[in-house]
Amino acid sequence: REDKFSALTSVARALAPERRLLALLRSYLLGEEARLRDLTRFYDKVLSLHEDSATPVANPLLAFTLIKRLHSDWRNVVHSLEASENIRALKDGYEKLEQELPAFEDLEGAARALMRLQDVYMLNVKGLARGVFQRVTGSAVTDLYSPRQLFSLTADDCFQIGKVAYDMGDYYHAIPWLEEAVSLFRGSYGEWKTEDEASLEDALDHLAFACFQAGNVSCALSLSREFLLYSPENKRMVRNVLKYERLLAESSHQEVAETVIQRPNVPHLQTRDTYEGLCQTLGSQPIHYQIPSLYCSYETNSSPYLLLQPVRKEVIHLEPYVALYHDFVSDPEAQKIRELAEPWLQRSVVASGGKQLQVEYRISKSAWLKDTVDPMLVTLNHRIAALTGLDVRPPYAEYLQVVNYGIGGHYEPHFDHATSPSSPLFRMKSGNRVATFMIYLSSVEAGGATAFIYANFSVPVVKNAALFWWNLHRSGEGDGDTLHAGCPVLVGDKWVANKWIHEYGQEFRRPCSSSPED
Ligand SMILES: O=C(O)CCC(=O)C(=O)O
Ligand SMILES: [Fe+2]
Repeated sequence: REDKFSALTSVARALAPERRLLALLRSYLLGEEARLRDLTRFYDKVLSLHEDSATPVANPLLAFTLIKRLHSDWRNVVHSLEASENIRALKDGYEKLEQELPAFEDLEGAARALMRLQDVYMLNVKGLARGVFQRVTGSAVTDLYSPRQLFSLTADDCFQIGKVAYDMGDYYHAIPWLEEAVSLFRGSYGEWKTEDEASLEDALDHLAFACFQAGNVSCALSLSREFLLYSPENKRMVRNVLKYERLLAESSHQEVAETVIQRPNVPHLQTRDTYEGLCQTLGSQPIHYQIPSLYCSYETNSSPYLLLQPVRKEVIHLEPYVALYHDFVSDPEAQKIRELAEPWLQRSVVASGGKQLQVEYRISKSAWLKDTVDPMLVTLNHRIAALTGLDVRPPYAEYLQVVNYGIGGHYEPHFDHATSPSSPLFRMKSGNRVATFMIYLSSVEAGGATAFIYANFSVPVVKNAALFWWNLHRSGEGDGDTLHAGCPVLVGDKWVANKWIHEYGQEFRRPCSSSPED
């Protein structure tokens, strides 16, 4: 079973089963409306007979129909199978669709994505629940994205997000979402909705325990007491209240240290703060006129191919060398590449100790496109070769890797080159990945920049542009300054294509050097 949250195309495909469910519910509603109309007609008819004449049984016709109604009409009405036939059709239709529907991992993945966005972009949970994407720092409020239409979350939506965190023991994220759930459930108390899984009691129960886990006993106590207002006979909660009261009484003599719950640290992400800062500022490139060596030019690279159609090159950084080629592909080309890849997309993996693993720090789906798939890919290779001066024929470069990011999809700081000799990258027997040529095949509404952590700059997604950088020094040594990341996509459908160029084949194109700095 393939997951749904790790690529936006997969999310979009989930619209189809929902449309079928809508059609099913529509015909169920029509059936039930007709059934209720018919029942109402019968009710009204019998009622009028009772209200009409003084002695309704004097007329033999009326007498007969009374007997008949009580003998069989009522039985037919009461034992009608129509309601169960209607619901059966709805349930059968649902069951046929069931294996296409998202699984719990999808819900979990989508909820984790929201928490990731909340963290990286410092989004305010209250705001998110109301449908706005605001960063709140102190008293400053910045809109990171303004949706054309506000879409807000329900109490149950917030509860489910909080519960995903809660079940993982992540109270840092659980608390604000459960608080939002409690506050929304309080506001609509008594209005039960069929689709909801949780109630105010559930939210209070979870939030109380999360508060207790976070060291806030008085908060846990007041929420538990509120819970008991609704379910006074819940023994577990009665015991909890006693426990919390005792704990508070014991600690009231001593200084109660207010514990501030820390955001769970992702162990592999030591550079987290720099990374997130770069994602938020969407690029902090040095201003060009201050550094004259950063320039824009029309690149022809003395290639006859490019003389006819030069590409606008923007040198973004020198060490490591990073350049952006604007309009490297056209809109139809970008679309074509996305379409070619779409049917082959699979959850992206990373190399780890000689193995390929699916990890939380790379959320996307990707596909490898062989050059034989479409002649356009060969044209693209020629263009890459002309611009970079490198040999991109197999085995000197890998096939094109097309990537589609998912909900809050990202690729946390990493190197493109292998840092261990056991890396699967060396199976091609053409050395390490000397350079990366990455094409942005889409734009995004917000987020999704490419951040270079140590070099301290980030490049926003520029549709149709291509980003080029060297991963290795001329000595063949990996350039530690190329550590980079794909920031979480806040809003939008981000696609990129990677062409990884290897060391071998480039000996005369990029001469080596013994100086480790080159
Ligand atoms: O999506 C991005 O901006 C970066 C992607 C990347 O670094 C990769 O695919 O290796
Ligand atoms: Fe990369």
